[in-house]
Amino acid sequence: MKNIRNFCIIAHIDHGKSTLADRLLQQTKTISDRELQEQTLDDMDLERERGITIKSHAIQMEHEYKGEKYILNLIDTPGHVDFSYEVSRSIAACEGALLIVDAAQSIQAQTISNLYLALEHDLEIIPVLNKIDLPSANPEEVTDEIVNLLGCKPEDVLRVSGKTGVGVAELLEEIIERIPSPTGDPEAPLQALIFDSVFNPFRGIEAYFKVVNGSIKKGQKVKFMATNKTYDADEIGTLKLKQFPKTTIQCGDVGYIISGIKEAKEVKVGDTITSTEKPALNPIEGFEEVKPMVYAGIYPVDTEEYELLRSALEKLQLNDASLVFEPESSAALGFGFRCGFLGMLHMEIIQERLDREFKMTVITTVPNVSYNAYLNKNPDKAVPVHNPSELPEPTMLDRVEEPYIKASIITKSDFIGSVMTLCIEKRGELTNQSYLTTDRVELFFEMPLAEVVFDFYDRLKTISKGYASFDYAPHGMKASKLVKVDILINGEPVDALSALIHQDNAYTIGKKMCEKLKELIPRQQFDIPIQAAIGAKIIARETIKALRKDVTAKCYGGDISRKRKLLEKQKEGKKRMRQIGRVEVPQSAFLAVLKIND
Ligand SMILES: Nc1nc2c(ncn2[C@@H]2O[C@H](COP(=O)(O)OP(=O)(O)OP(=O)(O)O)[C@@H](O)[C@H]2O)c(=O)[nH]1
Repeated sequence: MKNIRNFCIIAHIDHGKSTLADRLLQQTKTISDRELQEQTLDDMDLERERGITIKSHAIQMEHEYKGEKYILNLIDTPGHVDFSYEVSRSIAACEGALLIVDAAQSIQAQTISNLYLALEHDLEIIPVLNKIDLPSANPEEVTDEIVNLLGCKPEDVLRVSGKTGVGVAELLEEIIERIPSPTGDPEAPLQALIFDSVFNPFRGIEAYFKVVNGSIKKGQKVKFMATNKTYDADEIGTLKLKQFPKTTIQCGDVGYIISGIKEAKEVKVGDTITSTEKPALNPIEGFEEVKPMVYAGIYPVDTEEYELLRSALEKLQLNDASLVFEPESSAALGFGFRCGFLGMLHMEIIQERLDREFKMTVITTVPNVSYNAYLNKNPDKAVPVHNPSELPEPTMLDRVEEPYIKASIITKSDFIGSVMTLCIEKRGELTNQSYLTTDRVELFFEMPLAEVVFDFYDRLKTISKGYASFDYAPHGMKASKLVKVDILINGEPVDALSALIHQDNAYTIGKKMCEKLKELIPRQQFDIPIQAAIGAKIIARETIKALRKDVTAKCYGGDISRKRKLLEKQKEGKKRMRQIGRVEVPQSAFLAVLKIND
């Protein structure tokens, strides 16, 4: 056990975690140069295409140092704020963390928040200055900033380049020198913490764990403590680029288990595996339950695929413990699920993964945050509202509370003015500001979450020319003057388009919604009125003019197979369309509210 090191790599997005991980794999000869590609560990196509890490990835390396062999378990983590839950789980399996800072960009918002996550778990932090090969790198100044943040010595900050490989060999030595080996009692009853899992269509569920106490052996009977179910450990092993089956995984090490579990529900990330023969008395303290920040409905395009969608979501949940969902039904869309996400990028990724990994085409409805409604008859009891259409009638309402966040924005002092203007427009209040250096400042705001989830981040990047980073944490609920704006298409209210909007903005947003929908809904054979309403009062209206086009008209008197082909083609084109009354509404229209400022 004394020769095991478990560590993760944490950083702000794009500071070079995955690239540095590649270099470590190469240096330790865990993978051959032939196997190496950019972002080797990011094995999802989606990750490679977007160049971002979505999932944490665990991999085992071996390294010889001063004549001894060491096992290094590395976990690469995502940098985007929407996936910080992945980071917090990975941290629980580690004793140390490499805190990567881009030498040109310096400390950014998620550098700080991920550092705090690591410190909360008492991890040994190794600060690493990356990208020192860049001409724009500013190693001296950034080292000073790191020293200020961590209270370490300047010589503790390592300098590397994930691109050229400079400093990587020294980094490996420092990992062994500075990160403590895992603690735990090899003789105690088995306790292994599950920190991730994945569904494999051929082999069932694979769970990834860290052995905290005792050891696990192939073939042994094990119990998952949360569900109290027992299984045979059919296969256990360690994770290299592929899985390496083993007969024992010792205390402190990280590995996987395959035990023929088919039901996604039976494995919970954060659960403890123990042995049935000599069971542990208590599970290891798991992870905090995630609290979704944004909710949206997900509906199958084809109503008959409801059950398939459920099973796809269950399998995704295995691999993404931050996804939550429950069944809901909508008058407009039929049966589907109300899903909770950590942010808009997370929502987008889930929709893409459903499409790619499960071939499910789905309609996503307007995202919203979760509100607390208080009724007149019982003004002390909060009724959670995850869906605007569930908001009780205004006459029955005492008040509505919405979630607030504490936001931290790091930017150059030149942009303070425009950042402030944006935040105030978004109903934010400046609570504090502090200078990191003479021209970099950290601003703290309290803001309604609802204002942040939509286009805030994009606008922040635009106004600061990319020189602003943003991080947030929940900050309780506050009463707000919110009204429900409904949308009627062709006279029919479409519940999936309702939104809760601050009273002062309701008219403008209602109007913009109608205009945007007019743009997004294709013209059809008849006039379609689009209206926005608060209660019974119509506040805006647009009309989509009729179009007289019959796709089969061209083959008048023509051959039937051609006509069929055209109709087939038209059907294809209907993907991600939903029939609302007589009107066909495309997916983009359900997200119109997000685009009203485009
Ligand atoms: N010049 C230079 N570029 C680098 C270096 N390390 C990484 N990069 C580049 O920086 C970009 C981001 O690198 P990634 O490794 O994908 O960053 P990441 O931190 O893993 O990103 P997320 O996982 O999405 O947070 C890529 O374009 C890399 O090629 C380096 O040492 N020098």
